[in-house]
Amino acid sequence: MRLAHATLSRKLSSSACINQSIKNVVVIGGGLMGSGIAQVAAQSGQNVTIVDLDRKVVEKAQNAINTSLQRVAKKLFKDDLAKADKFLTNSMSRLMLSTNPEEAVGQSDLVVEAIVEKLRIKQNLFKTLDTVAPTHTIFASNTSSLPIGEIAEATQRKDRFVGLHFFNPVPVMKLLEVIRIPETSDDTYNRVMDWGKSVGKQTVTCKDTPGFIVNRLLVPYMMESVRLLERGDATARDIDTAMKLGAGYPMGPFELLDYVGLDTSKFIIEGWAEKFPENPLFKPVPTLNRLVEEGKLGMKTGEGFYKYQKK
Ligand SMILES: C[C@H](O)CC(=O)SCCNC(=O)CCNC(=O)[C@H](O)C(C)(C)COP(=O)(O)OP(=O)(O)OC[C@H]1O[C@@H](n2cnc3c(N)ncnc32)[C@H](O)[C@@H]1OP(=O)(O)O
Ligand SMILES: NC(=O)c1ccc[n+]([C@@H]2O[C@H](COP(=O)([O-])OP(=O)(O)OC[C@H]3O[C@@H](n4cnc5c(N)ncnc54)[C@H](O)[C@@H]3O)[C@@H](O)[C@H]2O)c1
Repeated sequence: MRLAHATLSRKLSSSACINQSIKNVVVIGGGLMGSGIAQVAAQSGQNVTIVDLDRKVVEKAQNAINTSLQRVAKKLFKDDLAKADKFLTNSMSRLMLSTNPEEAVGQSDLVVEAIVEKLRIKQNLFKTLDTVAPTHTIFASNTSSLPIGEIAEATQRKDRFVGLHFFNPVPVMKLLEVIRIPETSDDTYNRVMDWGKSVGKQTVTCKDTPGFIVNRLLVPYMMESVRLLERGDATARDIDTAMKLGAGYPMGPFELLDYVGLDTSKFIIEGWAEKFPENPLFKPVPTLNRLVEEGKLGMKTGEGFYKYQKK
């Protein structure tokens, strides 16, 4: 029944929507990044479905989006409470929740994946979605570090595949890296560039190179900070203070690692260490591995390099 519906909508969509703008967005993964991406699309007037493995996670994402939208509304309409309320209600009304990715993508123009940073898991997801999503649907991964080309291998739509790399916190960070693989069509590229602007981001383009632009510079910097700590050269607190006051960064490297998530950071460096064992910048970092083993994943679990009050 579900597959029949998906096949019908695929046929209808492929004939009608080749050049239409992106109106229906599905975000897979309702964690830190997925909830932020869903939020900026919903507040920009698009219909958004947010998908995660269980109901509790998508409900948590919905609450996080509501809280964040209140901050945005307050800023946008500080002298007009009625307008702020309307912005919040309208944005939330465009947001749908799902635990069934195959069903959710049936009417999608764009699917943005923001699930765990593991190649096989991302490939399995896209392989399944490729068989049920409409032909015109563009697939995008928000991966921090994995090759977009290798994720796209799982599909028959490499011409409609891109990397869309957002930054945390998505509602605040203004950048969107758009990564095109050699097969990405001009039409797909132009549409996602327009879409990025429509959700309020400044876009930059990058080849499918490890870490794209920002993470190729930022991740080795964060890992080098942990190595500095491991050598006993300075405390985490002093390294953070030094980089904030001496280099003007809004957060120190340990605050940022906790903010990004130590699990995600570990997956990034582990993947690069395996792929590029000769590069000293990508060497595994024992302290990171130990904290992740202890379940200390940073702000999201209440402890990483620092302790946080649980929300
Ligand atoms: C690894 C990955 O692949 C790539 C990455 O994402 S790497 C990480 C990139 N991100 C960064 O480097 C973040 C660095 N940190 C920062 O820029 C800042 O510390 C921060 C924006 C997170 C918080 O800023 P800070 O001034 O300390 O806190 P705060 O006053 O609460 O927030 C600043 C503004 O952002 C808004 N804000 C913060 N978080 C928000 C959220 N989740 N939703 C909506 N608004 C938010 C606040 O309302 C506030 O707005 P105002 O200035 O108009 O009052
Ligand atoms: N944390 C960051 O600062 C940051 C920034 C940019 C990009 N990214 C990338 O975004 C992606 C997500 O990172 P995050 O920080 O939001 O992680 P997160 O752990 O906060 O959320 C990941 C979510 O994906 C869900 N999930 C896992 N497998 C799934 C599946 N098969 N189907 C549906 N949902 C599934 C999990 O339940 C979880 O809620 C990763 O690829 C990461 O590298 C992270």
